[in-house]
Amino acid sequence: MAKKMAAERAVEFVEDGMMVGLGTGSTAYWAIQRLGERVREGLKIQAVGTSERTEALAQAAQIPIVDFSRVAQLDVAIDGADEVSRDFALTKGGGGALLREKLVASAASRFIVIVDDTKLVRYLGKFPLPVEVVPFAWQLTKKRVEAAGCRSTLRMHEDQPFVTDNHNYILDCDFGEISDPASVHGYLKALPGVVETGLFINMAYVVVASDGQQVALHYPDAG
Ligand SMILES: O=C[C@H](O)[C@H](O)[C@H](O)COP(=O)(O)O
Repeated sequence: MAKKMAAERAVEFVEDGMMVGLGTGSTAYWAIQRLGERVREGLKIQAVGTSERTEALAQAAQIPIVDFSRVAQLDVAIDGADEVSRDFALTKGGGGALLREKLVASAASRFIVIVDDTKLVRYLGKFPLPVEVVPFAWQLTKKRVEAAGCRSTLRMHEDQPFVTDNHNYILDCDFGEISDPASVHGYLKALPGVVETGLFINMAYVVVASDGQQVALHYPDAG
């Protein structure tokens, strides 16, 4: 219920004529459902998805999907997160969609993050940080990632490595408390073989959080 409430509040930011980025996961699911209702009631929008799953859900909800390569700018993107720190850094990628999610969020004028309020934390790090890596020599990349100060696990799916929509692997990295997300991201991103990290820093326009009873809007700019 908390995820649904946050998602439905976020959909209120969407207006006629907008180009919308659609996130991935169990919270974004509710945003897609609500947006689909509004489209069926007459709202005119176009959307890009952050995963094949999301594109299929959007199409089922009758939301017009366009190819992201044909879109220069999005008005809003709405997506979940695995953790949100007090300084509005996010961990994302629990569902493996972090790369497309970051591309879509980075193209949006307003990136709206939707969470149940158990995901609001002081520091990131309880949730292992997903890092997308190319399959080639992933074992070497894993060693180099661990030199950043974490223990990492190759994400699996039914006895096989989990493969992202971009045909890459995911290392789930336990750093403990991440007090300086920017330097962790910078270090990892500079490694050959690392495609993207699940750290989203200075990207959120607003975090819409719910405890299942009420919805609160947290704006980074509010200080
Ligand atoms: O890759 C998945 C995404 O980053 C999700 O937005 C994130 O894992 C949150 O998912 P959920 O809303 O299912 O908790």
